[in-house]
Formats: sequence, C-alpha cells, structure tokens
Amino acid sequence: MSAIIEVDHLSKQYANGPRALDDVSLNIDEGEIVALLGPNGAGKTTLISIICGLVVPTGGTVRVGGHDIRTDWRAARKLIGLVPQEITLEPFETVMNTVRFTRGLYGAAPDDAYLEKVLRSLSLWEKRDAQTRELSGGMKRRVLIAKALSHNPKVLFLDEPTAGVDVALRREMWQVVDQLRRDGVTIILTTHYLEEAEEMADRIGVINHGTLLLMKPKAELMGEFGKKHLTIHLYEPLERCPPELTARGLTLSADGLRLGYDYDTRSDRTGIGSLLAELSGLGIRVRDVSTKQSSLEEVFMSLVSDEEKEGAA
Ligand SMILES: Nc1ncnc2c1ncn2[C@@H]1O[C@H](COP(=O)(O)OP(=O)(O)OP(=O)(O)O)[C@@H](O)[C@H]1O
Repeated sequence: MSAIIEVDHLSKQYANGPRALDDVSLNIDEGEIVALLGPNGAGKTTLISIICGLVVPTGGTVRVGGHDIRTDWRAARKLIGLVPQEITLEPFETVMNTVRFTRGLYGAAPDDAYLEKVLRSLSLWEKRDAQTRELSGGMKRRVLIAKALSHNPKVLFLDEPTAGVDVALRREMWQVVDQLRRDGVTIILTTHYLEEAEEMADRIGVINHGTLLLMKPKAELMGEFGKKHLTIHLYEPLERCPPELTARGLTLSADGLRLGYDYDTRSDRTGIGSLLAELSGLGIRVRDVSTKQSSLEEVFMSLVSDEEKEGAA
C-alpha cells in the first residue's frame, strides 16, 4: 500500500499564539481510516487545516498523492474533501443544488450521475429536492459529507463528526463512515471519543500539546490502554487485604469495604470468575461488583505523565 498523505517534520507557530504543532511526522496509506485523538487545543484542527491548505505551516512539508501542498496546491486540493465541525448549509437551497454548487467551486465539470451515486450512498437521494432547512440533524451532517465528496476526492477529513450529537446519530455516522470505507475512501477523523476511534479507525494517533505522542494500529493501542477497573464491594469490612489477593494485584480501600483490581479487557476475562470463586473460598461475601473502563481522559493522563517523567529524566 502506498502513502497518500506524507507529513514530514511539520510545525506551526501561530503569530502571537501558541506553538500548535511541533515536529509532527506521519504517513497515511490509501484506504486507511485514521483517528486523531487529543484534548481541546491539542493541535488536531491545525494539523487537518494545514493538510487541507487552509493554514500555512511554519516548518516541514506535506504531500497529498505525491503533490506538495504549497508548491502544487491545486493538484493536492483536488484530492481532498473536508467535512467541517460546524453545520454550514444554505437553508433555502435544495440538497442536489448544494452538492452541484460545491462541485463547481472545485472546478470540476458537472456530473449529475456521480452526484446521484454520492447521494444514494448517503441515503439522501430521496431528499435531493428538499431544502436543507427541512432536513434532520443527521441528514444535514450527511449533506456536509456529500458536499465534501462532490468533487470525487480520494481523502476525506472529518473534523469531530459526532461532537455534541446523540447516541443514535453517532451510530448512524459510524455506519456512513463504514460505507465510505467499503467504497475505498481514505478517512482522517478527529475525535474526543475513544469509543468512536475504536469503532471506526484502523490506526489511532494521539496528539497533545502539538506533539504526536503515538500512532499505532487500533488493536495494539486498545490492548495497551483498554484497561478496566473492577471494584468489589463487600458486606463486611476486611482489616487487611489477604495475601492471596495482594498476590493477584488487588488493593483494599481505607474503610476495608472495597477491593480494587485493574485488569486488561482483552486477556483477563476468565481471571475475574476465578477471582470471585477465590473470594468465596476465603469466606469474603461480595455485595456488588462494578467496573469502570479507562476513559480517554485517563489514557491521556497516563500518556502525558509518562511524557513528563521522560522529560524530567
Ligand atoms: N488562528 C489561530 N491563532 C492563534 N492560535 C490559534 C489559532 N487556531 C488555533 N490556535 C491555538 O492553537 C492550539 C491548537 O489548536 P487546535 O484548534 O489545532 O486544537 P484542537 O486539537 O483541534 O482542539 P479542539 O479539540 O478544541 O478542536 C490551541 O492552543 C489554539 O488556541
């Protein structure tokens, strides 16, 4: 597989602003789906905006389909579609005219047969004559995607496609992305939701303070960070944690009423059954068991604290 996007030592220092990107390098292969995760202000939008030619970098290079985005921007831009975070549609325009107009803006020749294919793939064909103001929130988001696909790009950027939308709409967006994946579109999306990255991406990149902390295949990342915390609530308080349980890595809360255990969501599934059996064997009565998946926040905390420790070393 060949890289359709090549980002090499990219930096961005905003005038009178922060260093939003610091020496970021990454390659994205054709047909891949990559999720960029990061807290607010991490530099995700800056990275996407530079690749799309909307923000000028301070250093480094970006090539899209082999075309340098600065010296050969026209050819690079043709290969890219961007779905912005905000819904920006002309309310009185029809769906079909909206996508026709956007295609024209890219300088592409009219091609209603191609636009029909795009609208059908996004389940918007029946709504082609509806004004955009008449559409539901989910449909409006799909029109934004149709606009971004209107000039037949090879790469699609989705900037926080499900920010602030409900669970049903989020799932609908995931299905749309899955369909695009089957059509062979390369997709780069930014998100705050680990769950969303897990659902859609082949590879996940984590950005913090303008630095790409890692870029790994999803399975590898989830294996490393997909930890759960198990809390076992007891009927009677324990004075101390029995050595058998300490050996298993369990800890006891100060009030003696809760045992805590961090486990790996992938490999430790069977271990919990045997743990509960062991508690019963020790005569410890369990009132309740609760689990908490490590959140994106915690993933970041662990990454950032590792980064700081390395910096201090
Ligand atoms: N035009 C600008 N001028 C000055 N500073 C900017 C500009 N755009 C972004 N920044 C700053 O650059 C940093 C990175 O911002 P960016 O929008 O790229 O982050 P982000 O990861 O996309 O955040 P979010 O998740 O909130 O969208 C932030 O500190 C932001 O305030």
